[in-house]
Amino acid sequence: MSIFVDVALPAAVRKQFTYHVPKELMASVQPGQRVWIPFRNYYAIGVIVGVHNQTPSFKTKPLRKILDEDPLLSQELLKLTQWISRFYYSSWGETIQAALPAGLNFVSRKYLRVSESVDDAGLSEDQKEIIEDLQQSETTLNEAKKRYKGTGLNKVFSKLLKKKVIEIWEEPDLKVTVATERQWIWAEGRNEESVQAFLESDDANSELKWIEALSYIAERIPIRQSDISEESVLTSYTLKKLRDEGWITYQDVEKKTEIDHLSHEPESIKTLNEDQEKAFEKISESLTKEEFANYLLFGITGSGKTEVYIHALKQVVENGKGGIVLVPEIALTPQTVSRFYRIFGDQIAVLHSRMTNRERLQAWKDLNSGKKNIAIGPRSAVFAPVQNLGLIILDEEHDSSYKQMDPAPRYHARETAIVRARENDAVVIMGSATPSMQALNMAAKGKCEMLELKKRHAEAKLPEVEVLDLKQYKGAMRGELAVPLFMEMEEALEKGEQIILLYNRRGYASYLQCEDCGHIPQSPECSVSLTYHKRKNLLMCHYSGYSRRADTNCEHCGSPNLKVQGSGTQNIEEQLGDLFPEASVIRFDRDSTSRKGAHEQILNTFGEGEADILIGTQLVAKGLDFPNVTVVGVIDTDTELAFPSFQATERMYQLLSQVSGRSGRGEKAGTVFLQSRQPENPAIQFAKKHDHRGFARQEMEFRKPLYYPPYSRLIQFELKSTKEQEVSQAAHQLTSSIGRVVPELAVLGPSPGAIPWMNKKYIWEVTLKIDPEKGAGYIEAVVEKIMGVYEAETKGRFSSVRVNVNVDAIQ
Ligand SMILES: Nc1ncnc2c1ncn2[C@@H]1O[C@H](COP(=O)(O)OP(=O)(O)OP(=O)(O)O)[C@@H](O)[C@H]1O
Ligand SMILES: [Zn+2]
Repeated sequence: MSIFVDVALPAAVRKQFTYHVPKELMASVQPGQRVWIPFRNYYAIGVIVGVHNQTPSFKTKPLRKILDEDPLLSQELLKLTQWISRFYYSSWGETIQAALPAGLNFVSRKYLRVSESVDDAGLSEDQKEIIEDLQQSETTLNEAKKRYKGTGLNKVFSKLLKKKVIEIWEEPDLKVTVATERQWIWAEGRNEESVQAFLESDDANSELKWIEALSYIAERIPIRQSDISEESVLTSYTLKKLRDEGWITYQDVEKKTEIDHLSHEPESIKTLNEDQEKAFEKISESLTKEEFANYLLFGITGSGKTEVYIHALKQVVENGKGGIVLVPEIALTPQTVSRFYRIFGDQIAVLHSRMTNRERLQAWKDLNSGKKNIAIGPRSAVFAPVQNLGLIILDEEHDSSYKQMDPAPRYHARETAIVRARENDAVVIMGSATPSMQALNMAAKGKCEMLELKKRHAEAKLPEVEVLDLKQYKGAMRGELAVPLFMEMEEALEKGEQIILLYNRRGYASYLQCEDCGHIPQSPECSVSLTYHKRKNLLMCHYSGYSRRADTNCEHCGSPNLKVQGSGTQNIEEQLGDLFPEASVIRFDRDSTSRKGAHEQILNTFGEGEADILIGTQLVAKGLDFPNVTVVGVIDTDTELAFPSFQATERMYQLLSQVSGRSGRGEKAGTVFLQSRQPENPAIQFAKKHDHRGFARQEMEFRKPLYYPPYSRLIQFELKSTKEQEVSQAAHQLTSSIGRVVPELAVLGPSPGAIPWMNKKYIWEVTLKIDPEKGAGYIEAVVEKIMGVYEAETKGRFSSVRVNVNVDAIQ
């Protein structure tokens, strides 16, 4: 009997390829293993997604090699990635690729080997040297190129390649190494006493740097390279000298991870207060039953949701199971991690984008092997290979970073978490102070159970929120700060309290606003504001495709004072320096945190009270817990409103609630100032009253008649091309294809993208509204049919146009 395997490749093709298994490999094939297969004229790496004995109708090739002894992907994760590939209309292979850490991905390397038929006799000395080099150790093409570059051997090397004396051989890259660093230790026969004796002898000239270094290192040895501070006498020069003099040497040791220096005090777990206990008991019941359950933990900012998560996780690990904690990427600060680390210590593996591939791979392996059983990370941690999964927590469930936009798979971590939990009889906790419309809708329909925390812990109260109408303070500004905010800041600084300022500038959402009445031009066809395009001086709506020349006068009050909004946090930081010369200000945004460890440093500085004012983009809004912060100011509330989507108000409302929530978390009462030119805006008014329910009610009433999510699900087709004409024609064609396949469904567009020209490509969009109750099978079938009809009708006419499908592009 023959055995066949279906293999998924990390490419955009939504199809698997079948190979037969040679006899000698039959006993070892398993789904989830990576394999090396002949593909087109070459070889490729893929993952086995199925093993069977149904002979296909075509002639199969044999698979060449199995790359993993044990499957990399469990059945459970294979199934999950398959579901994603159907629901989000991606290829299974690219979904698997997204689920694996980069180090275990589909990478191959080009190695060199010397041809077997090489004849020593005809070779020059140089040629022989290179060949000996290559025979001695395994060398990749890149390594060799680097080695010979700029040397006399470079030409010789190229010639050998050309003559095929040296052959290039591609192999899958399976090298998996742990990150190491140097640890300095005594050289053979040396120790502290011998150093003492030497230092006291006449040979030791204490003026010399390296002698000073010797006495310094003697007290610290063994010492890791990463523990040597930059100011110390241990420089690369002195270390080398000490080595040359035979005092010290080094060994390679496994690098410490970022979290190794956090403190671990499991007994410091907090006793839950009454409300928390109530919520926890519910969750605990489901955990005990080991049945799927989905909870929406709706708790105001500072109510202690994190404590509830910790207790739930504790129960899970005590029962020998594992858990995943998902947090928005920007909330994955050392502060968040350390709260979990304190209780769970080494059981935790952290996964985040600032890690190197190696670090991520290490974390992945620790989870896969069961050495660690809790994963904390952003969106992609939903794929963490946690063994025996019992709980998935989604903190800040409403956060938009849970949706992957580009590239495929364009999955949403919330939906994925729910599917994964269901498969594992695990529990989901979605936590938020400002639950999404999706989550509230789930609760309304009984698809999840809502648990509420309505009070802050102990005596802490929600802060007073004051809305400052910038139109009224025109003559009473200190820089960008209206006088009341400025005065409150002065007072707080005097009392030694701290301040957080938010200035959220979204790069591309530039917009026009009237300085006199606050009006922002709106699209006449959709309920979104118009984006200002500077290059063409146009106002555009990316939903309907509507556009017009930018106004010169306010269409509302006629004022000529229209301002293009958008300046940066850096300007404001400088301004603050002038306004509060005594205060120390630090900036927290993507620029200031790009360096590794910068995140941690900034927050530590602020947490330890070494800075008084923290100014930043939305990075400052999420998850930070500093009890000494009593003033929070939002410098320009209106930036969010201009975001070109019906979700703009929701986003703004969430951001305002989140950032307001940073104030008054400790014993001292807090205040919040929202500066706006539209103080009457309902989102601002609801935020002022901390009234999420009121806000949600209004938002739902607005969405329902328009058949927007959660009353529908939006499938967005994004068309891209370098050719402007083609892409717009293709978009119209696709719209009519959709009309033919599902004439009963509503379609938005076609229209140019929110950013109509990006990376030198023109973008158009067509959006389909489907019934939100429909599942993966329906979505896959409908989209497949639409794409089929589109392709048949266009017959390759728009070959430059690429169509991306984005399910749940907007929620
Ligand atoms: N039961 C408790 N005992 C002692 N302290 C608590 C308790 N619950 C919460 N706290 C403290 O109250 C503060 C706020 O709690 P936490 O950060 O968990 O709230 P949260 O709901 O996650 O907040 P946010 O949504 O605003 O980020 C923290 O400093 C926390 O340590
Ligand atoms: Zn106006």
